[in-house]
Amino acid sequence: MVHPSTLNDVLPEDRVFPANRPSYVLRSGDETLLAYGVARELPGGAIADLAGRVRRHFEENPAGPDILVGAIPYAREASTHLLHPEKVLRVMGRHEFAAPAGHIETHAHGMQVTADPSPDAFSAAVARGLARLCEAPDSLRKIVLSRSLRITVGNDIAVPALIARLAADDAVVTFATPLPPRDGTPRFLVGATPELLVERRGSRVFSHPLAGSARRRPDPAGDREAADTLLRSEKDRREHALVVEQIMDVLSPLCTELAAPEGVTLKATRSMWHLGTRIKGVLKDIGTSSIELAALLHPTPAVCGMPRREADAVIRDLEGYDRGFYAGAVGWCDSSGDGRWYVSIRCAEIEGRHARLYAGAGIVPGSTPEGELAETAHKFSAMLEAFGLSAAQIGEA
Ligand SMILES: C=C(O[C@H]1C=CC=C(C(=O)O)[C@@H]1O)C(=O)O
Repeated sequence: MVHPSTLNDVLPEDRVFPANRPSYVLRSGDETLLAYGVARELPGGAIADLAGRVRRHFEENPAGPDILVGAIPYAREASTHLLHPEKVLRVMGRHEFAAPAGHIETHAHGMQVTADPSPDAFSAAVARGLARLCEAPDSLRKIVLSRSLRITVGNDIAVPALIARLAADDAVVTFATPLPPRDGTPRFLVGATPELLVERRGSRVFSHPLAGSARRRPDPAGDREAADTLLRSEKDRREHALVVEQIMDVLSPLCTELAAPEGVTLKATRSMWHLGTRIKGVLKDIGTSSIELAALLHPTPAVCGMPRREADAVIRDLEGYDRGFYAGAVGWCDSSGDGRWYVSIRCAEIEGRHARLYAGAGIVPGSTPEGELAETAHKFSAMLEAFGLSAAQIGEA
């Protein structure tokens, strides 16, 4: 039997991870992308003109790696954060990360956890959201509401340790990307997302939207039953169908072929089951870049709702905080227009000793405040485990 080598075994010595911390990591099933240093920051601005800024950047800066990496925030008007790295390594295939460097001090006296909003306030927001959905079912079909956990630990959080732990789940895409520093303190968005927003490879385009969730069970029979129940759930299928509808509507005028041949299937992470649909298409115009596609699709009803404008207004009213880079996108693009963008969920903003974790849930008629509260608690579990915490330990089970 061939054991998978660790990433450090296949990297040149001066590029070893995590001792020599890369600025950016994106590890998916088929490759790991590591970016080091910052040659240039792409000028900030809203997602609507990101494609133009990217095109100009590549025209004006032909030297260096042919790639920009970074993050797109949830709010379409907020500034994107993309970087042109000094060096890039693309390691093909599936590799483990070596044992995590650094530890995270989560022993009782060094640690604080605060739910923001509180579980009760989140449940009340879901109840208000449901009332809005029922008042105007024709003009509002779905909203996605989120909540956050603020965690402070005893020492500066070691991003490589988090990444190595998150990467233990092969079903997700592990990422760490720098965010604009706050008061001189570096910030990162770190997470393990199961959801592909859009990928462009030449003329081919792919998306794998997820919506509709159930938590995994420890016993195989119970786990299978949870999956089967999710697959049969009319409420979850409706919640899911709206995401697929929006993505197909956006992509179809741009494609000569567009299909979801497998229909709705199950996607499993270590902690969650999801309903997912793989969408594949062929672009009419090879000039349509991955950024243009992301800018048209974002935010999908997997993180916002339907219709987008109305759902977004309700989210801003009921959530009461700025989502920042949560529920945005993280990925890369190159000068040919190729790129891959994942939905930035199951993630945390990391700043020194502080982390802010986010989890959201889609709400449609038939959802319940208790159900959505429990679902968001389960969605926190992968990130919490990366911190060495269990949901039960912090009252989230
Ligand atoms: C918005 C999140 O998840 C989305 C992706 C998959 C399933 C979802 C759901 O069932 O609600 C959400 O739409 C999140 O994890 O914060």
